[in-house]
Amino acid sequence: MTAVPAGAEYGYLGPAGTFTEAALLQVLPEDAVARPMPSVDAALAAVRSGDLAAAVVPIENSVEGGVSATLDALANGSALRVTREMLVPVTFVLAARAGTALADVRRVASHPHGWAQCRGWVGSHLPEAVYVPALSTAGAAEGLAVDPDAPYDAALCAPLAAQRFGLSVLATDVGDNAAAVTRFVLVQRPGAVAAPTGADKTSLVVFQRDDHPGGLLEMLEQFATRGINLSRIESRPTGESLGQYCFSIDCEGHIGEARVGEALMGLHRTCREVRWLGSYPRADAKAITVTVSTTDQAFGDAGDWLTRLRSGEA
Ligand SMILES: O=C(O)C(=O)C[C@]1(C(=O)O)C=C[C@@H](O)C=C1
Repeated sequence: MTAVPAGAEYGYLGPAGTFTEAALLQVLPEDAVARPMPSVDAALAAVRSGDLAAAVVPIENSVEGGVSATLDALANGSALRVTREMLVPVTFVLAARAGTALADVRRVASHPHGWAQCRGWVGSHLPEAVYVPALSTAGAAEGLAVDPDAPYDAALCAPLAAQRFGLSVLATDVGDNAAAVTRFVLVQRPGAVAAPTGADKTSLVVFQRDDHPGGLLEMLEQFATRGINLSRIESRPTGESLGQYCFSIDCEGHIGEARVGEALMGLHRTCREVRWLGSYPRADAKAITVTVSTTDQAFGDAGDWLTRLRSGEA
């Protein structure tokens, strides 16, 4: 594990028992301390201010898609860098205080992404139940344990959270998709850039100059002509006015590789703003296939050829 100053604090979307804590435990350096944070915004603000050395936040779920709070916090404010990604399979239980029966459950709390992944099960087993939003799945479980006036009777959370808060499990595997996975990122302040591993991902946010026909296609061409595969692209409102969007993108490759560097330069030339969020090893460590014409060697050779022509060589 990475060496960090003893006691360095790594924040995560808390409380203890969230899926985010499970993601953090995959990368927490030996000497570091985990600190639960009340929200994604609070965790990233504390990294920006220097109060935390790093934070782990959810970014994407295989069923519900992007986590808007994370995408927006990374796209705005002072620069942050994603330095790792982690995948966590998500399985949910319906947990309640001891003595509560399934038939007693009228209101169910969870994180919006948790609710979205269990909506089908709740619809068929508790058709009358009303959803109560919580800041995290474990936060919903904790509420039942510590607050006698919690405005709900049951929580959709990880089995570990139910155990940690002494709740009884009314039903297991209540997620609608048994293969659901959430992707998390480790976020730090900008610093030294780790070298490419051959199995990397790059994240960025692109703000286009203006709205015109083919604008999105022009942006995508910067990747396509350099043989770069995108693994996620979504538009997010910039908040400036209705219809103003930026694009949150993950692509294969590392900023230290020629084809990715060239694509970033192309975007920089043609777009209003390009925010590079980082290049980091893929969680699945799957090596990237690069076409012969877009290897570093191919870009290097082409550059040498141009230099020879410019120098007047025959
Ligand atoms: O509430 C949690 O336990 C979290 O870690 C957050 C979160 C998310 O934001 O997607 C993480 C994984 C699950 O998909 C549901 C909720």
